Amino acid sequence: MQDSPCPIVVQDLTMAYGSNLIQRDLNFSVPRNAIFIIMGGSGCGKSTLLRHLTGLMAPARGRVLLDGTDYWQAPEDHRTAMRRHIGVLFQSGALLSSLTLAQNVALPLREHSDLNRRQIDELVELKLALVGLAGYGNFYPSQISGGMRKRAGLARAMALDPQILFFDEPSAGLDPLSARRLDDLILQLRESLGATIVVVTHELASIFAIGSDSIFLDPHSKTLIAQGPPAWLRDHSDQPLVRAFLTRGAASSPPTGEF
Ligand SMILES: Nc1ncnc2c1ncn2[C@@H]1O[C@H](COP(=O)(O)OP(=O)(O)OP(=O)(O)O)[C@@H](O)[C@H]1O
Repeated sequence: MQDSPCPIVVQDLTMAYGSNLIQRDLNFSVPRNAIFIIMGGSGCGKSTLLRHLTGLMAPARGRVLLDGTDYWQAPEDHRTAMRRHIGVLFQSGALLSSLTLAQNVALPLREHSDLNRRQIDELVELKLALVGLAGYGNFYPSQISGGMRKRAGLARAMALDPQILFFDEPSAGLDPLSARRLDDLILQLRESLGATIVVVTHELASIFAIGSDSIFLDPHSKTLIAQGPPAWLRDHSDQPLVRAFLTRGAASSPPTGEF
């Protein structure tokens, strides 16, 4: 799983819910160790794309290659193995409220590893420490702040040491300071784990703070209209909509309703 320079390659991907076309003909690669941002206005299909990249939804057309293997053409046992190399932090954080943080983080280890109880406990402690939650293992999700819940969700997403981490709107619902801390944590994890990270977000501060590469999905033409480092796109994209998005409308004003 460590060989290809781009752990995710998307080729001619068309996404649809039944006859409802969401995006078509997407082509892009996510370089190893990138923090890759998926951008675009509301409803353009960012979360839907994330579902395709994480094996939750099959393409209407085209391919998603994970470390060179066409995910949807692979046999089921191979797909299961591929999914173990992926960690996902959903928008809601998706912690189980009836379990403590430690039990939440232990879940994937119980389900997908042969580790014994003591080994799992040790790993859980390590993962919680990695996200700044050492000592909070016995707390329930309702007893901690929103930012801490996100970090606990992140510890769970990292439980199986994934090589690729996906985040859906990580800073949604966080105050600016907690959002900034989460950005710092994402940067730190990229360094310490050598992971490749894919983030759906429209928080401009986050996009510029952490994004090394990005794509922009257009809801009108229903395809990808820009790709590159976010700051470069802000300053050089030939797409007014992309420059406007990345400058909160200061660079040029797209027609009303574009977003
Ligand atoms: N399960 C589903 N069944 C049918 N249509 C869906 C489903 N999920 C999303 N859609 C539709 O697909 C389109 C894209 O949705 P998606 O959530 O991927 O967009 P998004 O860019 O992530 O939006 P936002 O920024 O508002 O979260 C929307 O029009 C949405 O209504």
